[in-house]
Amino acid sequence: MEASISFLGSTKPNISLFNPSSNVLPRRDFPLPALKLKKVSVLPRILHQKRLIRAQCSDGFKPEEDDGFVLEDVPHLTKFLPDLPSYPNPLKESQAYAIVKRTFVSSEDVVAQNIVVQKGSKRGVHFRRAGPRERVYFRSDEVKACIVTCGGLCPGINTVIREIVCGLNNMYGVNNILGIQGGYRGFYSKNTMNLTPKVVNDIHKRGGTFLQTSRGGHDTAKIVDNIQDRGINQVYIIGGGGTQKGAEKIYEEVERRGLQVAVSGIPKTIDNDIAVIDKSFGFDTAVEEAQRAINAAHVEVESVENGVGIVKLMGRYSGFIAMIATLANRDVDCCLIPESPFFLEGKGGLFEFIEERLKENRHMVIVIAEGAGQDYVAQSMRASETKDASGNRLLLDVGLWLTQQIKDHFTNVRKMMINMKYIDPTYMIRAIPSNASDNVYCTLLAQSAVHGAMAGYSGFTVGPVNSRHAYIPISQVTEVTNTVKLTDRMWARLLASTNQPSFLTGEGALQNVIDMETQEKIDNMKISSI
Ligand SMILES: Nc1ncnc2c1ncn2[C@@H]1O[C@H](COP(=O)(O)OP(=O)(O)OP(=O)(O)O)[C@@H](O)[C@H]1O
Ligand SMILES: O=P(O)(O)OC[C@H]1O[C@](O)(CO)[C@@H](O)[C@@H]1O
Ligand SMILES: [Mg+2]
Repeated sequence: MEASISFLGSTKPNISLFNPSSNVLPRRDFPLPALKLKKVSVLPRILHQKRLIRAQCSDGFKPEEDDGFVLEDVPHLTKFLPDLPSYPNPLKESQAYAIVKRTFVSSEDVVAQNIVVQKGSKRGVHFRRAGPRERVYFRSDEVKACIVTCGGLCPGINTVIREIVCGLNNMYGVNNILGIQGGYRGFYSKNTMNLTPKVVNDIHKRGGTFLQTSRGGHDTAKIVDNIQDRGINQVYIIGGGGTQKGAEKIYEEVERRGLQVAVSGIPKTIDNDIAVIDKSFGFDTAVEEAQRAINAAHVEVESVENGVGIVKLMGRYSGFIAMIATLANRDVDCCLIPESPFFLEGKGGLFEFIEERLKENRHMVIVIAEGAGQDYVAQSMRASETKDASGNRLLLDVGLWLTQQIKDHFTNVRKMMINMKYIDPTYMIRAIPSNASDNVYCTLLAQSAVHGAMAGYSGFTVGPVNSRHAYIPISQVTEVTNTVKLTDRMWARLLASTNQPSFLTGEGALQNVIDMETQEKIDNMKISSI
């Protein structure tokens, strides 16, 4: 008997009927039942934006109680190529996997998005667990894979490239792997290179990307033409939020053309701004490297009278690096991030806090994420907004701006002598090779992506959800950006650790943040909202 599942969420849901009592999880299209929206009076916007689709088995079976289980499924090539042949997974013969008790991941293994639950709560959203499947949908000698890297740098990209190549070759005997050079535009305007385990053997010891990268230049039709012309049937796309949006479009076009091409996204971003996954690779390395800059700032300001150190770290819209680097360090007096607006003058402002700390300790360190205070900087510089080739807003240097503001205030207004030290290690932090734990993480991501593509999944992003690697529909990670939530405990931990002002003193400021984040949470939440 097939259980019913509720499906609430992404713009393009992939529905699977989940049969808990059989070994097979049928992948088949079925007519979608009329959209049924539950009335939730307190959440009118959800009703507007989200769709609840209830799939029920044809034999009329109704579970006694709807336990609210939702599978956010990823597409499978058989969705539009129903006659695609499958083969036994070559890992069956692999020496490496010979002693693994359960070599293959069952189609019933899923990973829960929410692991903190209350008694009686709905089971909520789940994703397919990543890993090798019993049957594959490509013969090893038929595979022609390609790898592309897009967007900004991040520690660990080379490790992911290396492990995709080695994973395909060592585990599945694939020999035909192309490196697309220079990001998306490389599909149609650059040369490719053949990637073998020998070619990529040492690249993980270097920062950057062996394949080079770029922003802009995503032309879906040209890219898919090129994929088709070259006979590529597995595409591994390493990149951030923008790149994943591009990957989603490539998958849609591949599906439209009915091509047997598995499209796999591997999330990469130094900003940790990709939704759903626990953390992006290279983030730990970046936080570790940031310590060197913060420590240097601390040494400098400790050694002079009234020293004020400013360290600028990356983080366009999400202040994770600044927040976690601050929490890790203890010498930081104040952390400023894009999510938490701050102000300089008056009661509860930054100038007042700096003066207090200087009286107390004779020095202080401020960590600022590059995306913080952008509106102030733009106002004072009368700068107009400019964008990069991908359409991302180009940031103004908030570190320089803040240094000048503090200097002016204390010298001219407070008539105090102060020693400003500004350190901008932004590119140094993301250009280094990944550390040991990120290398392991990159290896897992690469191997999971390879297993998923070989198993015939497509249009998926791979990543850890509550520490278990999962296949996530790309739309799930592109719909929202992961940002620091001021109403979550981590930000409170930071405030408790630095004792800095929260800058939420204005009338209704706290309530505004709570309202904004609650609404965002409501907009983003899936099954838990019904
Ligand atoms: N909405 C979109 N649709 C299709 N392609 C996109 C979209 N947004 C961005 N891209 C493409 O994805 C690539 C990378 O995008 P972007 O420069 O925004 O970096 P990113 O992937 O977000 O990485 P990072 O986090 O390092 O900035 C570019 O080639 C860009 O053209
Ligand atoms: O690599 P570019 O184009 O200088 O862009 C820098 C941006 O890229 C990121 O590293 C990732 O988006 C941001 O933190 C930063 O603002
Ligand atoms: Mg981005």
